[in-house]
Amino acid sequence: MAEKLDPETMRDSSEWLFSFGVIADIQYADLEDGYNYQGSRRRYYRQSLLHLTGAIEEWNKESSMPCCVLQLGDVIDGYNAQYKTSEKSLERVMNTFQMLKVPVHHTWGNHEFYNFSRDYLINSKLNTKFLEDRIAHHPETVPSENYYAYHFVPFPKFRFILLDSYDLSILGIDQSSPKYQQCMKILREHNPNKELNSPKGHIPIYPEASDTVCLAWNYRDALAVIWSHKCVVCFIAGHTHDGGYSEDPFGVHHLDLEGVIEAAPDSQAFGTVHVYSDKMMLKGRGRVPDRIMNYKKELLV
Ligand SMILES: Nc1ccn([C@@H]2O[C@H](COP(=O)(O)O)[C@@H](O)[C@H]2O)c(=O)n1
Ligand SMILES: O=P(O)(O)OC[C@H](O)CO
Repeated sequence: MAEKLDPETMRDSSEWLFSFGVIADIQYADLEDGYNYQGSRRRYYRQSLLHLTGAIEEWNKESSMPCCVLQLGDVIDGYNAQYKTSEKSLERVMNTFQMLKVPVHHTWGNHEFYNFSRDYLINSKLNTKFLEDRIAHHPETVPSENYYAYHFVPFPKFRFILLDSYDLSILGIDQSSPKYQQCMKILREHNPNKELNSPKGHIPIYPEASDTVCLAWNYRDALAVIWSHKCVVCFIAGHTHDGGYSEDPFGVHHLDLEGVIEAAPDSQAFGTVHVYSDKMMLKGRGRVPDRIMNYKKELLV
């Protein structure tokens, strides 16, 4: 969106309710800058922690403090596993998040699984399930033991659902399990490469908003569930680094946030989503553009 949006003026025309922060693909490592596999995109491994610090400082001083921040996955880079610095790097990032004055909800991306086992993650500070709603659960909606997901209500009538993008994947799954075999079968059937060493595709689920290589394997199932519930207004993801956006035919907004790891030192990559009675407005910083995401008509009362 070319025009810069001002949350203060937006408040005059519709009722402002609350806001929340979003940030994706920090991919911190104590390393010199590098590139993606194609050599086409620069990655700022050390700078990413400074970008996170900058984002936190801005959220902390916003006139209306965000109710929480959503960290959309890939908090440290896979290179840490190679250099045996996974725990140290995670600690640095978590110490930085300590400066944030509001709760942060962590999702898990592919780089979490390059660095840690699922068991490790469950027992780490990246497990923020303790922030879930303390409401009585319907037995049929309680996730299975190995599924990291929960939901919470930061403001009346707005429920956020944090999903486990690696439910269907060979990442983070015990190689002796039937599920691993099932996922290997899917890979063999759909991946033309002989070597199955670079599994891709996690959080985004809508093809128009993302490079197809970045989509969750079960994106069709996810869309079917979302489309069968009229109340879903927005699906927020990371992973693509380049960002993406599309409104699907059911009026659901698919927002893939630009990654911190590819934000140059003189830029930034985070945002604050201002939630109104009739829309959500993303106020982006640096690489993240502003966006207005209107609710579908049937949700307006
Ligand atoms: N030029 C590169 C880029 C990455 N790697 C390693 O692969 C991991 C995953 O790469 P993504 O592009 O999917 O982020 C990355 O963390 C590095 O370990 C590499 O060797 N050379
Ligand atoms: O999350 P990464 O670093 O594995 O990369 C995802 C996409 O390939 C970036 O374009």
